Amino acid sequence: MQPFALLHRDGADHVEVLTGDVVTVAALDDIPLHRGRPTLAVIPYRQITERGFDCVDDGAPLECLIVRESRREPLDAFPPGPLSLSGGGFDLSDDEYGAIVEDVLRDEIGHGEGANFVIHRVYQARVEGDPIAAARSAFGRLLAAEQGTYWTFLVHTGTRTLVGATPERHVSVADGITMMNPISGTFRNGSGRLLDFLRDPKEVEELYMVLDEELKMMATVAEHGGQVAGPYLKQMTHLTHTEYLLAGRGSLDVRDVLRETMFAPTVTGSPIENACRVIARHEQRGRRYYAGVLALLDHDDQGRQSLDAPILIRTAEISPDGELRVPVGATLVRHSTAAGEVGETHTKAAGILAALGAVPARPAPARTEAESPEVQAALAARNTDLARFWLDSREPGALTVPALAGRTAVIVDGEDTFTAMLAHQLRALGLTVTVRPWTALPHPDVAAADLLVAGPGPGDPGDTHDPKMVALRDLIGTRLAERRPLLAVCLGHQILAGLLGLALHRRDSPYQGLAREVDLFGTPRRVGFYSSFTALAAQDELRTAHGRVEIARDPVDSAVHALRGPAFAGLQFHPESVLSRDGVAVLTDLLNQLMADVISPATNG
Ligand SMILES: C=C(O[C@@H]1C=C(C(=O)O)C=C[C@H]1O)C(=O)O
Ligand SMILES: NC(=O)CC[C@H](N)C(=O)O
Repeated sequence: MQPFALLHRDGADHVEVLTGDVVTVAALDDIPLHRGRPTLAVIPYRQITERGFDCVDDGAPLECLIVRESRREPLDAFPPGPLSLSGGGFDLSDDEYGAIVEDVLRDEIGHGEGANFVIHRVYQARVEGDPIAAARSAFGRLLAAEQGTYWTFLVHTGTRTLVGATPERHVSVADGITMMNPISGTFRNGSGRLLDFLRDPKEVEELYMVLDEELKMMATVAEHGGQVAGPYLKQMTHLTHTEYLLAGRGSLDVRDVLRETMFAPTVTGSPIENACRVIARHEQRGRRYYAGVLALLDHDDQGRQSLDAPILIRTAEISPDGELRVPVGATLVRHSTAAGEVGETHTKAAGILAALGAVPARPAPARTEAESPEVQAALAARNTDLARFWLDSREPGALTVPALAGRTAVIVDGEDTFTAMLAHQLRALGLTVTVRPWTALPHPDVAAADLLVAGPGPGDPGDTHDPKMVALRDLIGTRLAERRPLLAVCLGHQILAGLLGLALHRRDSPYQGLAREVDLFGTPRRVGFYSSFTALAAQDELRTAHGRVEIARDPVDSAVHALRGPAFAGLQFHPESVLSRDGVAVLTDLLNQLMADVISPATNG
């Protein structure tokens, strides 16, 4: 069978039928992109190794359909067809999957390895008869039955066939605007009140966490980072999700946009690099196309590149000999339970499995509740305490702090691209900012910078064998000794606190993806935490070899939320997080104090 693709994109009244030639390439950079010939790339999860991230390599190829002909067909040209499956079941039983959930909660989230992780399992069955005919039948069924999809599609590359109905845009580029679409929170239609789901802290926090992680990606691919719109409901036939939309201006090659955003936190976790290790550690098998993307690369009328890339979830892969796989996962967060996440995988698989005839179909959702004023108010309330920095647009220079203008800052990345968001904030305050990975240490830029920022990152700050902790301790220790301006955030702050003689403690209940108001040296501030460890202090003040240190600590458990000394400050929370309503105010105050006496080598000649 010749390669072809059937695409029904969000809101269209037709199906695009693409035919052409398939080439297999090794890397995203090799994806062909000729004017007048769009390319549909089928990008497997293993491409994440292009970012240097871990994965269990299953060798799934990156195939590209170079489109020779494209035509439109009406929706009714694809009626639901007959389909027969046999021998269906999950590769991991509910108990096995539940055990992995518990391991990840205890050993990873509980130990500071990250905030959220997606673990998958695979529904496997056999299709009777011709696999492509079966895929066409499934496509027609999905087209008829599934609502709220971003793409409903069938791609046949000459060997493998993928058919699915995915709710989620990974990334798109059109008219110079890059967009991402974090979707998280899952409600099984008919399983209770939508309003209760919208107010459930686990579901609320889960969406914020993926919002933060996609803002990190937008901070890398868009000139001024991403601006947040939403939240909205994503109503599908069997379930309802919540989502945000992120948009920003960018001019990168679309293949670079794809590489920098591999892959969405909604299907991996955060921080992303460590999430890939956690996934490899606990899944112990490849993901093939699950969590990868389809990517339609093209040019617009003015010759600018365009990209439309949905995430490969809610998708069946059918092999030439009729083996069918439907991978599905759930986002594990600190409030997760094994039973809850097992249930969520069944709910998510239901749309595609019902279309395949493997589970009973459900009636469409009742729209009335979704449109009620209470539901709309519950959604709007989600933004009340978020950082306006990421929600509003503003004039250039609106936030500039005179004491910072023209000064330089180097942010050392401890393997969490929250640093890219921090860089945008510090630039907005007037600093000239460079970000360096911890692996580049020691680096001459660091010593020269007016301000050094030691960034966040996964791991145990007290680990004396971890090369990253050793390098960060050395970096921070040197800066302290030089008595030059230093801001330390989260992991950086923990290491700073350790060097100042404070004890480090692993929390019984992690503070991963948690927003709260804290007293910061006499001012109440609402800020977001992503930590499992914390420093502890018995007093509000400390005399150290590096001078007098003031401590903002919790009245209940003595956790150190922040500290400041003569030329340094440490923040346990993330001022750059969308959860930190007062993040920019905190940075403005602290940096004003820290930098007030600095004479910049740049301005001083
Ligand atoms: C991981 C999947 O879906 C993602 C995870 C969601 C969640 O955990 O709530 C919701 C939508 C998707 O972004 C999947 O379908 O396999
Ligand atoms: N975000 C961070 O820097 C986290 C620091 C540390 N890994 C913790 O979990 O406490």
